[in-house]
Amino acid sequence: MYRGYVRQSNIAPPGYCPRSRRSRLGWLRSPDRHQPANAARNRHQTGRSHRVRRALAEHRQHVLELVRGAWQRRLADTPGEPVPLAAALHRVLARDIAAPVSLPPFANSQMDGYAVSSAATAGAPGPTVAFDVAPPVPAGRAAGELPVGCAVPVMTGAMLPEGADAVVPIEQAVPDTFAPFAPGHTVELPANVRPGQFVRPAGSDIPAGAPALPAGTVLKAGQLGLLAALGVAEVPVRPRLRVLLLSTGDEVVPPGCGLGPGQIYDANTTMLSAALADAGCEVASSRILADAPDLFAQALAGDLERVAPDLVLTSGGISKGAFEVVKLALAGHGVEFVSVAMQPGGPQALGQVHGTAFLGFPGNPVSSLVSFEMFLRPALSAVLSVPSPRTVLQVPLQVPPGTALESPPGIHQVRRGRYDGAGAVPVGGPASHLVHALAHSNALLQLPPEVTRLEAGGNVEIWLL
Ligand SMILES: Nc1nc2c(c(=O)[nH]1)N[C@H]1C(S)=C(S)[C@@H](COP(=O)(O)OP(=O)(O)OC[C@H]3O[C@@H](n4cnc5c(N)ncnc54)[C@H](O)[C@@H]3O)O[C@H]1N2
Ligand code: MOO
Repeated sequence: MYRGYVRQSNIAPPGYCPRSRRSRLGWLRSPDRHQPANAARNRHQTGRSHRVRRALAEHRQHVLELVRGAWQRRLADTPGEPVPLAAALHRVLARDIAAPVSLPPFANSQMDGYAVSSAATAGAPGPTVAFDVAPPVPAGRAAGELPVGCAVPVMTGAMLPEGADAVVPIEQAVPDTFAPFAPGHTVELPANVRPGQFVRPAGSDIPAGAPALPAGTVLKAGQLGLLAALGVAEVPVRPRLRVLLLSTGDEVVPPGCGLGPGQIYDANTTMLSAALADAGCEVASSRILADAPDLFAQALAGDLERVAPDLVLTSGGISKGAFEVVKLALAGHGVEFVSVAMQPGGPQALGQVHGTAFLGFPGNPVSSLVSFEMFLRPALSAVLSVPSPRTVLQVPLQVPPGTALESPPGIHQVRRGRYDGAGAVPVGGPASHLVHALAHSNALLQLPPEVTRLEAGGNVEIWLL
C-alpha cells in the first residue's frame, strides 16, 4: 500500500500516539519508501506463480509444520517451568505429579452425626442401643480415642476417633439434634450399624505416592483443585509459545490516540493478542511498525534479539500493493508470499527469519482473525494441546426464503454468522473490513471451493467461536 510518507522511526511503543510524535518530529520522506514492490516481486517470484492459489489444506499443513518446529525448539530449550497454582490456569503439566499426601489425609465423617464402634451396636436385643455422649471432636484437631460405651459427636469432615469405624447421621439419633456437651447426656442409636458407614477412609480418594495427574494434562479448575487439595503450591508447566506480534501500516494508530486524516485505529494488535493468549501463547512483545522496509527489517532484527520469540506474527503489508512493507523486507529472505484459495485471508506469508518461525497475515482485521482461526489456532491446538479445537457442527443455513449465500468458484469462503441452536444466520457480507459484524458473530460458516451458491436450508459446516 502506498502512503507516501514515513515516520522517522518505526518504533512505536504501546500507548504511544504517532500523531503527537509527528507534531514533535515532523514527517520525513524516506528514500527506500519509493522502491516499488514490483522490483522485489520480479526478483523473487514471477508474475505467473503469483496467480497460482495454494489450497487451504496445503497452507494449513505448512503452518502446522512451522509451529511444530518452533515448538520443538522451544521445548528442547525449556521443557518446563514452575508456576504458582494461581498462574497455572490453562497451562499444560510438564511432568507427572504424584500425590505428596493421601486424600483424605485421615479417616473422617461423611455426615453430621455420631462416631461409634459398629461392634458396640452389633447383636443388640432391641432396635436401638443407648450410648453416653462424649465431647465432640473439634474441627482441625486430633480426635483422640473413642471412649468405651460412648458415641462421639462428629461434624462432616471431622477426624474419626481411634476405635470408631462408623458414623450414624444425626437424623437417625434420638434426640435428633445436638445439644451443648454436658456430662451424663445419652443418645439412642440404631442397632447393627454397618462397619464403615458414612466414613471416608484415609486415601480413599488418592493414597500418598499414587499418580495424581500425568504430564500433558491441561490444568483447568478441577485439576487445579486437586493440586491445591494435595498441598501442591507450584507446578511444573510447559512453556507457552512466545510470539512477537507486529502490526504494520503508516495509517495504523493505537486506540486512545486522536485520528488524523487517513488514519485508522489498530484493531489487529488487540485482536490477535487476545486470540494468541486464548490459544495458549505468550505475546512477548507487540508494536506497530511503519511502512518502511529497511526500518521494518532493522526493528525486526532488534526485536528478535531482544524478545527471543518462537514465532513472529505480522499483520498487513503482504499483498499486491506497490509498497507492501513485509513483502519488501522479507521476500527472498526465507519468507514466501502466497495466495491461498480462501476468502478472506487470501494473501499469506510464511517462512523463517533469522531462524525464527514467521507468519504474515493480511491487514484487514477480519482477514487476520480468519487466518488465525483457519491456520494458526488449529496448529497451536494440535501442537500445544491447548486449547481444544473449535467445535464443528453441520447445520442448516438460515437465510430468507428465495435468497442464498454466493461464493466465488474455487475459493473456500469463510462467512461470519450466528448459531442459535437451530441454524446458522450469516452476519454481514463477505468483505474483510466488517469488524462490527465479526464482533456480533459466534460462528464461522465454511463454504468450500466447490460451493458457489448455498440456498436457505442447505447444510453448512460451522466452527463455533
Ligand atoms: N490488487 C490487489 N489488491 C489487493 C489484493 C489483491 O489480491 N490484489 N488482495 C486484497 C486482500 S484479499 C487483502 S486481505 C488485502 C491484504 O493486504 P495487506 O496484507 O497488504 O494489508 P494492508 O494493505 O496493509 O492493509 C489492508 C487493510 O487493512 C487495514 N489494516 C491494516 N492493519 C490494520 C490494523 N492493525 N488494524 C486495523 N486495520 C488494519 C488497512 O488499513 C487496509 O485497509 O489486500 C487486498 N488488496
Ligand atoms: O483475503 Mo482478503 O483477506 O479477502 O480481504
